Amino acid sequence: MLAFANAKINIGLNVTEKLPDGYHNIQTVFYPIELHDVVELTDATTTTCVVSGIDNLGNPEENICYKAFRLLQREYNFPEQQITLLKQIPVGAGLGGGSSDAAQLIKIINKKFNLGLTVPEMEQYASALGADCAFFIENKPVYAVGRGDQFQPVGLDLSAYNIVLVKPDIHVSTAEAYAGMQPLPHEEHLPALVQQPVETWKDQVKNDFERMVFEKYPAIADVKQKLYAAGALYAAMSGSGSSVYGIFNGPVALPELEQHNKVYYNL
Ligand SMILES: C[C@@](CO)(OP(=O)(O)O)[C@H](O)COP(=O)(O)OP(=O)(O)OC[C@H]1O[C@@H](n2ccc(N)nc2=O)[C@H](O)[C@@H]1O
Ligand SMILES: Nc1ncnc2c1ncn2[C@@H]1O[C@H](COP(=O)(O)OP(=O)(O)O)[C@@H](O)[C@H]1O
Repeated sequence: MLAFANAKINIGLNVTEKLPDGYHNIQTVFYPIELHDVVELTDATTTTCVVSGIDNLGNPEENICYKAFRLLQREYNFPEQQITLLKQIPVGAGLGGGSSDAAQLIKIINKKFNLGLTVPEMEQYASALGADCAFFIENKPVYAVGRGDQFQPVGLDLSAYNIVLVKPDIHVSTAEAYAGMQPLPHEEHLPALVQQPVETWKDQVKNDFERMVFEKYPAIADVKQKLYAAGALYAAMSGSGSSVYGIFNGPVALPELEQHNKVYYNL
């Protein structure tokens, strides 16, 4: 059984509070984009996680898919399987690729072994694996609060636009990014702001990680500035970085950015 696991971008991201366990409350809009990994589950005598594509993911048993498999197997006792993962979503990029893989795997396991899990039940298992993993179970644009695992639907459709994603050759660790943040309370403005036309977002819809990450990696700030120079209606870093997206009204070519970064068009 096989599934496509898509990436997400964050539209606005406020880090509002540090919690006693070290996690943070946030406010963000998660928006799915058309950049995919492929996750497959096949019958096997021992459970392994075979990764191709981006192949420096380290120990297969540390893969979030392997962890998702064991988490559910402990509860539902289904047979061993091979997990095959074609990795195309950049890692350490703020695109939630690992979380998306794990969410798809939970959904495949639910189907293949007829576990009858409901969406909230699958979201609960997903949350145990990663804060933004639960979003990928339903995978619809949402306003997320709490640790990024409590959702309200948000009517946002960017399909008429050209979303361009730029991934610099820089890996930003999510844990390190949060560790360097100074949380600040914010009003709950984001759901209303994203209902306004995209061209009004520029000075309103902000990612709190940008200041710190841009200071450490000026090359990432430079990508954002170049996206605006190329005519983006809105540009921002996704999550804790390092990728930056631009929302354009029509076709665009970015040969200069392609020299030092991976650039994905029409997502
Ligand atoms: C920043 C965001 C924004 O969408 O995305 P990415 O940039 O990773 O894609 C998310 O909050 C990332 O969520 P996720 O990547 O699932 O985080 P986890 O694996 O659960 O946690 C990694 C580490 O980040 C920190 N963390 C994560 C989420 C959160 N709300 N508060 C935190 O402080 C914790 O230190 C944790 O040890
Ligand atoms: N299936 C997977 N896909 C991507 N990364 C994974 C996966 N499983 C485990 N990881 C680990 O998760 C880390 C990426 O997490 P993170 O920095 O949160 O990424 P992102 O910011 O892109 O969401 C990497 O260090 C990687 O080794």
